[in-house]
Amino acid sequence: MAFRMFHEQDCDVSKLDGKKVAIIGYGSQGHAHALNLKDSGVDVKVGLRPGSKSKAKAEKQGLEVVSNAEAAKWADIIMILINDEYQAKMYKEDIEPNLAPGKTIAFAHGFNIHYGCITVRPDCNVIMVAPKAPGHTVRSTYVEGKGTPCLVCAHQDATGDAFDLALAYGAAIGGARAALLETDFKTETETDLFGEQNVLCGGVTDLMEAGFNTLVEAGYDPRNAYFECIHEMKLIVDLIYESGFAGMRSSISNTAEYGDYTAGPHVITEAAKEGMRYNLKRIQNGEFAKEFLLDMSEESHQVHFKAMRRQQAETLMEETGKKIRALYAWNDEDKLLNN
Ligand SMILES: NC(=O)C1=CN([C@@H]2O[C@H](COP(=O)(O)OP(=O)(O)OC[C@H]3O[C@@H](n4cnc5c(N)ncnc54)[C@H](OP(=O)(O)O)[C@@H]3O)[C@@H](O)[C@H]2O)C=CC1
Ligand SMILES: CC(=O)[C@](C)(O)C(=O)O
Ligand SMILES: [Mg+2]
Ligand SMILES: [Mg+2]
Repeated sequence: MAFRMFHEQDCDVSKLDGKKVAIIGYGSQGHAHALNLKDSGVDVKVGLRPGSKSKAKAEKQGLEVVSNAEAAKWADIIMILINDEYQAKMYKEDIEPNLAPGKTIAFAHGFNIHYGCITVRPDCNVIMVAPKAPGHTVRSTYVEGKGTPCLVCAHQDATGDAFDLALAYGAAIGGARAALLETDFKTETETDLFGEQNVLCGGVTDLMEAGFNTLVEAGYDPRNAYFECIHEMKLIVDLIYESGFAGMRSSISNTAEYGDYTAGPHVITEAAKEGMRYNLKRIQNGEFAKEFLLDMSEESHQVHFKAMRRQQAETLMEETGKKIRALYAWNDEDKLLNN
């Protein structure tokens, strides 16, 4: 299937006129969607669970917070932006009993629909508007008058205009200022899980940490290793973001560019590529999803996840990084950690 690409001129945001939009969850994506939609003139309410630590923040930012059930009853479009591992239970308990024909259920990631954890009644729409960006950047770029690309699709079209609603929603959160690329739930789920595991989060952090540890184990100062392998990464990736690999390579030295070509393949070897193919297979056959949901279940107390998080936080690299970042008055370490 040849997926189409859309921009602002292709989207009719007036499709949301008179539509009531509930954002369930107020975390990384939730706060961005709610605030961007509100700033785009959309009628928004936030659904949160009793005792939610996000409630005060949402209300402080001028949003009305109601229960999930009230939100689902009130809204025409219900965007589910809570943790993937919690969505199926919350949907069954709070959303499903409050649906009516013609409502729209929306997602920013296809996990729960693709793996069959959630099934939506056929007389309701199911759409996706999945930013290809962290939620905080979805918000910050919108405020700057820019936007982040989103993948969009209509999985169920009960009203005949589900895809138009997805385009309108994508435009209202700023995505059409960048691009809205058509997708389907299988494609978005598998490519997003692959990208976050093998490149954006899993891959690049392991690469950076391996570089840091190699230098430290060889006796170099951890601060030097941190500047070289962690801190400068943003500066290099910023150049790639703006001008691609060739643009970045036009800015670095010939020495670095030569080493890039000759040494890089000794790091990302055939074994690394085989690892990527192994990880993709586990995503496609559901093994990753099964392992994730089991490990993240309430019964498991998330002991494995919490142990991995703790182990990753208690490293010389993280300790070195905290000291380095504290050097910069302009760096607000707590901005994300306490947001
Ligand atoms: N993080 C990202 O940048 C991206 C995320 N996505 C997708 O967006 C979705 C949301 O992820 P993300 O924004 O990272 O989530 P976060 O973990 O950042 O936030 C989760 C939010 O959900 C709330 N929440 C948790 N359980 C419930 C519940 N039962 N009822 C109501 N609210 C609840 C939490 O509130 P509290 O704990 O205070 O109650 C919190 O506000 C996921 O599908 C994810 O895959 C897609 C693209 C990028
Ligand atoms: C930020 C993003 O796109 C991710 C990595 O897919 C996610 O947070 O799930
Ligand atoms: Mg992603
Ligand atoms: Mg993701």
